[in-house]
Amino acid sequence: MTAFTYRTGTLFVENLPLQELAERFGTPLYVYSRAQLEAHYRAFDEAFADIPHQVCYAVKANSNIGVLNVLARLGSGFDIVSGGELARVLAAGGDPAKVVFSGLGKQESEIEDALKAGIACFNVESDAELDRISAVASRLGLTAPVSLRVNPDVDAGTHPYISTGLKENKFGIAIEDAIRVYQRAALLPGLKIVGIDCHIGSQLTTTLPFADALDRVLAMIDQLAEHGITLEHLDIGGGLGVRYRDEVPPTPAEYAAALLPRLKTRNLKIYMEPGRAIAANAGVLLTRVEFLKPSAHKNFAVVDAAMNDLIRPSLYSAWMDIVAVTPRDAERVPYDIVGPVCETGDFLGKERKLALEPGDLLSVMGAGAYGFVMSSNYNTRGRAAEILVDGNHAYTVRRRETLADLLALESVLP
Ligand SMILES: Cc1ncc(COP(=O)(O)O)c(C=O)c1O
Ligand SMILES: N[C@@H](CCCC[NH3+])C(=O)O
Repeated sequence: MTAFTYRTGTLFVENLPLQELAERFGTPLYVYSRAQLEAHYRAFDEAFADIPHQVCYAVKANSNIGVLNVLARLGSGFDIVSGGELARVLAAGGDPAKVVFSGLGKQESEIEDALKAGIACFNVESDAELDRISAVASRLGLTAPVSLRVNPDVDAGTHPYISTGLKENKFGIAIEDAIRVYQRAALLPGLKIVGIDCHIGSQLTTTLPFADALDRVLAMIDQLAEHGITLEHLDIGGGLGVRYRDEVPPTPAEYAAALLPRLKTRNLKIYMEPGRAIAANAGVLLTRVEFLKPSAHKNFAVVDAAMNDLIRPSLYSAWMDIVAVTPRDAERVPYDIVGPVCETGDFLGKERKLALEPGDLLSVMGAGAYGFVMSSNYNTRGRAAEILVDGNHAYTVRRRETLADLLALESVLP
């Protein structure tokens, strides 16, 4: 199922033509589909239905409160990495008892807020963090539920910037140190060991690295049991990839099928932290062609979205599909689709065959994850608006930033 389909020669989201949404809300514009978000969430939830589990959507992928609220209503939990993300989850009506807190630099105030909110678990990444959580919990007279994030040293086979489960990556506790750190955790005040966690990278397109990592973590669980440490849950992280171009990533059902035989015999609740697989293909970025700039070497289409709106192509050389919302019946020629920002690296796509005229509307597909959340105000550009479509209706879930918004936080010397 996809909520983005061509009908009568123009691209729709659910029952609404994107052309009309661009006219109504302006561009650049992030457009999300409620139905698509829900379908992706349910695919994970149903795939693991045979065992006790909790899907904890990774908020970093798309933290819009409207998006979080759609997922919270379905019973989703949340994987957060900051106090800011916790505040968003709570504002969206998320259940703190279904929140896991990841990330390797948790601050004291963030730990305090999460403890007071009553989150399900802290995924701990170092000895020093364990000490900090223990100190904060003891000071507050509370008990912090903790898991250790172990680094299984598995190659996720993904882009080096988004691989996290190798020895040389900054994430997690080396698997050979894990027993020692668990033993320390068991002796520290204010902590309750509840689980184990691992996340090896993002945009994985095969199940093999997941299965490899899981085998290593399960072996670790057995060793821990021999040392008298028993766990209630296993957090398998996120990372399942999506199709941007021609990738054929496993579906949530195929992902579950690869892991379930290993998990069924275990008395463990399974947590998972998918982000991209839920949000990416539930959203697009709409942008309008400002100018066409032909030259002897290249054709440029200068559009009103830029690297500050969507940085994935510039940052990771990520290929994202760019389609005409209402394709013209004319010869297609290759264009570099570039933004107005003063950087050579400011492009959304290169050598895309399109038939374009100024004023045409383009849709960057798969932009629902790591899109708006990574946007910035570079070149003093206001951030785009975000809208959420629900059947026949579209709602602004974040208004466009105005010049007044951009200037409001700054001041001059007295
Ligand atoms: C700890 C953790 N959990 C979950 C995710 C979500 O990953 P993805 O969006 O690839 O599912 C990430 C990001 O890679 C992460 O670092
Ligand atoms: N931001 C990255 C993914 C990073 C995953 C976060 N741990 C992307 O756009 O692909």
